[in-house]
Amino acid sequence: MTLESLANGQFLHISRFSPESLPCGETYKLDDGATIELLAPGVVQLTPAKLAESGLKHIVYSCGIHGNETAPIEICSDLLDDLINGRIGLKHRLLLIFGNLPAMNIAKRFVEENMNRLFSGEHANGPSNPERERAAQLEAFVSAFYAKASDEEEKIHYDLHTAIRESKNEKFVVMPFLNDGRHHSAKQFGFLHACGIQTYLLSSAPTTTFSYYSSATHKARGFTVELGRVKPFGENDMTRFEAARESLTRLISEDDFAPAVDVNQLTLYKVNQVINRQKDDFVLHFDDDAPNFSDFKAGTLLASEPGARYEAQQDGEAIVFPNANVAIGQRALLTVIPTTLETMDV
Ligand SMILES: O=C(O)CCC(=O)N[C@@H](CCC(=O)O)C(=O)O
Ligand SMILES: [Zn+2]
Repeated sequence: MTLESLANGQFLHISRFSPESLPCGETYKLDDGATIELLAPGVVQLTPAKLAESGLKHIVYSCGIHGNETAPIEICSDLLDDLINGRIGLKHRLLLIFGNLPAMNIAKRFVEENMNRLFSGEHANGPSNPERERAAQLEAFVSAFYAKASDEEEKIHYDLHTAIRESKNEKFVVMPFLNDGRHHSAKQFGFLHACGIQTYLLSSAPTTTFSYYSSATHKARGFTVELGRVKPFGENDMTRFEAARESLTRLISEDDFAPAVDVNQLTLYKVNQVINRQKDDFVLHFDDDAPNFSDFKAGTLLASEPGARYEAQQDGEAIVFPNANVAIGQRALLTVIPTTLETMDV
């Protein structure tokens, strides 16, 4: 298989529809001398020929961890085309992941199980299925990728998603809980703001998401990046993703793309409640079409199930990712409240 035959969306197409025909393990050279290695269906690793003078970054872009979140998949596939066709050069190491290929093929969030609840080893805590196997495989690729970074070099992971429902803040970031002495990074706020993102949600506890895995296990700057709304392939208004596309491109192709932002100008929330569905009869008590970040008065009943009532605890407490149909034991709703940051790392 030639490099050209992987361009113009073909790497993703072959990965989705005839993964067995991919020459996994094969390495190709790009025009600027960079190499691209096919690690597995939907996973490529790119290594620059000439390393950035300001310091090599080790960057993971993942998309399609949920199969129906297509805009990030289209952005990443176009980015790969730009690299293969020589429209952009590469200055940093890049691991590019198209996550749940079978779920993309049925236009669903997942086939058997939500892959974004299976990281940090959670994939091993239950009977095997394709999503558990893929989560384990992706962890192994990320581990091997970051193993080549020295202590001073930046490790970054943007796990790109789109949200199921409308949102009062169209683009937002879930920032994993930091329990290792690190603070949130001013440089990362600058980059994410350049992606067009105004709203940031600071997690209050560990999770089993992909971005938390990279952050907690590898001390990467890892984030779940919500860029817009779920739509079928081909139906995204790509003009709404232009800032993200441009920033993701510049980060890998410039020596040190480091836009700044005044964090006081951003909208910051912290997670106040993580409400997990415990029973079959779990009910949300607001409109089905209430957008993310709709806020409520203290005492408002937000959700209930036999034996439990979940209320807003503060005026202005807002809902994010409500979904009554998640598997028992999984997160059905987050509530968030406004916050500020006292301390930041560079
Ligand atoms: O819109 C929704 O309900 C879900 C969108 C989505 O997939 N969000 C991620 C967030 C992960 C995190 O909390 O870091 C997810 O639920 O997996
Ligand atoms: Zn998602």
